[in-house]
Amino acid sequence: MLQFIRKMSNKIQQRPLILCGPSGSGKSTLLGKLMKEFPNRFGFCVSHTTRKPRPGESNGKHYHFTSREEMSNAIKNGEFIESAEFSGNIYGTSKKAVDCVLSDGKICILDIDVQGVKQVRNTDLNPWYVFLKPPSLEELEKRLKARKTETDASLKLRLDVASKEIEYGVQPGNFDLVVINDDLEHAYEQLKEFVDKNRILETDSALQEEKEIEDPIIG
Ligand SMILES: Nc1ncnc2c1ncn2[C@@H]1O[C@H](COP(=O)(O)OP(=O)(O)OP(=O)(O)O)[C@@H](O)[C@H]1O
Repeated sequence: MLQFIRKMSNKIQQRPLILCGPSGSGKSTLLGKLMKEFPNRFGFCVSHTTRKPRPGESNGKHYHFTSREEMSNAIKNGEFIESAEFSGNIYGTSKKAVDCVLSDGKICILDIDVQGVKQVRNTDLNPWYVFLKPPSLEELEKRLKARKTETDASLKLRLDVASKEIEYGVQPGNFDLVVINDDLEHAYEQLKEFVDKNRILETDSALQEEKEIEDPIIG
């Protein structure tokens, strides 16, 4: 009976987690750490984009890389919960990508920008909203330059947009949590504490116990 209850409670869909923040604020870095530590609990919702892959990015893992025509048609068909144009490219989260994580029984993690957050608010996704704030615009610029992914023009655009996004991000009521990504480990601890406090990880230990019951260690 206990096992049955545990199984049922694990099937209850938990609220997705949105990590929002300016480009370069460290979203991918923090989500990567969370997914690495809890690979069975969280599933990354893979967005679509019309931008070209950066070195090291693979299709279906970091993004679904697609064409402008294909993506525009899919958006028109209502296949996306949010989409936005940034720096000449379209980015968006498809309903299918969210369902893919949910059907796996995992907590869906979304990495989206402020425009996307505003659109998600009009859906029934009901996620937790976390905003990641860089310690300063100067530090953000340094990190983006060090990442070596931007041209002068795309760097400038990212920094221009960042100040507006931060203004929205820190406004009371817009996010459930604001994390300042100064020291990476400290920022990660704050994110984990939030996730824990809201019991997003509640079933993690139950899952582990269940696994032990189902797969008894025979000594
Ligand atoms: N606390 C930190 N201290 C120093 N460097 C950091 C910190 N957090 C992230 N970085 C570095 O800053 C750069 C930007 O981080 P990351 O790529 O995770 O940002 P992002 O928000 O996912 O950006 P984008 O939206 O453009 O994909 C990376 O090179 C990362 O290694």
